[in-house]
Amino acid sequence: MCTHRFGTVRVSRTAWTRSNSGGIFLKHYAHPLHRWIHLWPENPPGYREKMGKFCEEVKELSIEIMGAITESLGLGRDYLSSRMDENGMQVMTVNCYPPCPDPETALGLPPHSDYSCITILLQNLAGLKIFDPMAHGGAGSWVVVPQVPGVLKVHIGDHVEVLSNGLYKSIVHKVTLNEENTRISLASLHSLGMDDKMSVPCELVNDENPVRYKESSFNDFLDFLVKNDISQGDRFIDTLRIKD
Ligand SMILES: O=C(O)CCC(=O)C(=O)O
Ligand SMILES: [Fe+2]
Repeated sequence: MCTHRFGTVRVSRTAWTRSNSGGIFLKHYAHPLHRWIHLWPENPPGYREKMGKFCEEVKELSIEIMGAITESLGLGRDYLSSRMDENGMQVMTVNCYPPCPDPETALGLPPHSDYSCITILLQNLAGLKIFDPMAHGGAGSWVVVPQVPGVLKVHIGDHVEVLSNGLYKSIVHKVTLNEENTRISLASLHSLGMDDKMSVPCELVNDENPVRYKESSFNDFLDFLVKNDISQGDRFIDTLRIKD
């Protein structure tokens, strides 16, 4: 399912696509806006203007959040700013999950983590669940992300796990379906440019902390998608870990 989802990204096409679970999604590049906006849907009227404004504001927020993350790692606020701001990628996904009469039997999206540095998400209904690996004495459990109107959620993606040499962990999440109502979410994925490699900064490496991840780019992730099935639990980050 998800290979198909990202297939639309690879060919830079903008189209509604149906996933195996019956959900539909629209995925389009969003940064720099002037380069992509003419490829977005013309309908409903106002989509380009409203979504364009949302994308630009969310992009600015992503730069702030990434600055705070790199600062927390002792790398300074501007460590990635030019690579994220001017040359970074933003992929906007509009997910639409119609009601499901028997929500226990299907998922809107299977468990996965995002390849991005961070993903900023807006949802109209609860349905997102994140996996807490520390719960139940390390056995882990799924936690519902509550719906709070107007609140944006931020996911740590695989490339911040790499950037932090494992100090931050990318979050595994999935989407459940609602019995009565259509759920809509906007997921804005922020990463380095298509061929720009994320690697562990030398500042975070010493005798006790060797490099724990191989470098990779968004393009490497797309190649991974062609060869793997993320709906079956294959994770990009697992291919990047350097074994002890
Ligand atoms: O619909 C959601 O809440 C999550 C969407 C998501 O995980 C994704 O698009 O990668
Ligand atoms: Fe996701």
